[in-house]
Amino acid sequence: MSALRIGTRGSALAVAQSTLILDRLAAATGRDVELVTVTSEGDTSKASLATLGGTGVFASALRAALLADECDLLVHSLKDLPTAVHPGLTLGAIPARADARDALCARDGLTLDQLPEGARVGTGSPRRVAQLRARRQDLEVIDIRGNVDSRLARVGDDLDAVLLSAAGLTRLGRLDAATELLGLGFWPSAPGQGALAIEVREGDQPADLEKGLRALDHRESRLLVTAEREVLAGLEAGCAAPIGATAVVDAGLLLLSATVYRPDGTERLTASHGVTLEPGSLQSQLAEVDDVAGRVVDELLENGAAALAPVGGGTA
Ligand SMILES: NCc1[nH]cc(CCC(=O)O)c1CC(=O)O
Repeated sequence: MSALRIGTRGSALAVAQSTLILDRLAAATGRDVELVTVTSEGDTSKASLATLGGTGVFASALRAALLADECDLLVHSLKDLPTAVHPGLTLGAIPARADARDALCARDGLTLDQLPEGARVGTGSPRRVAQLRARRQDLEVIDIRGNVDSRLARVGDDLDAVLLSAAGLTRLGRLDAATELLGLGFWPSAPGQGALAIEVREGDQPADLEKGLRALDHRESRLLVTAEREVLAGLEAGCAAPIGATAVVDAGLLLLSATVYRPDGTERLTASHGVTLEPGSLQSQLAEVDDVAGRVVDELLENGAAALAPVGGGTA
């Protein structure tokens, strides 16, 4: 039988994430699984991501390959995936989420509070920029791009620190570079951060793939990341908006908290709501999640979120 084909970007992080799923899918199905590398303009162009139309540029090329039957599934970083569903495609599985926190990777083991005045901290994320400014107005925030290894290589060189996701560092075997894991209570991370999403064609799927997807899917993770991403969707904001969101489940209670930052960090708004998850079908629990996310979004908008940050259709 032919192999199941995973379409992936060629970056080290994408290959690490796809290989993780490859191993688990092979174990669950007994089938051969292979990687198919898909190159997009986002990988080859030196232009800023904003110029190319945001991180969605990566997803578009991968989705075209999936729809053209050049591969059978895609492994995305959920936080980079636009919230709009793509016609003909569906998220077939959301595996158990990894650490959702941001990690500070600083020279000499320094924490955020220990960085000297005026220290140079690199990040390309508007959320992280706003959070840094909110906490330490003295820092010099440097806009950087590029893969995780090239970012880490600049620490102790032209930068004092960079901010990266703990999950990404872990998957690349580089969590040792982290000098502080930033708690989600004071430093909420991006909606869906730390989670992978497996996208497949609707209907038309190779034998055994469905069984593999069922083995990989993790319902609690799906509920949490859906709650967080519904905040983005409800605010009509993209993955580059200065918004942090954190959902947790504890003893059957799902708590969703979201924070919208003014890009310069001088102001922020937070709203939190909870819902007791009733045992039942995924559909009924997703309806509960939808309801709690709606309450968070309504409160943020009532309190002026649209005036604070580029939400409501704008991109940052
Ligand atoms: N913004 C790029 C990106 N997209 C997904 C990850 C890592 C995986 C994840 O956080 O889920 C990263 C790197 C980072 O933010 O440090």
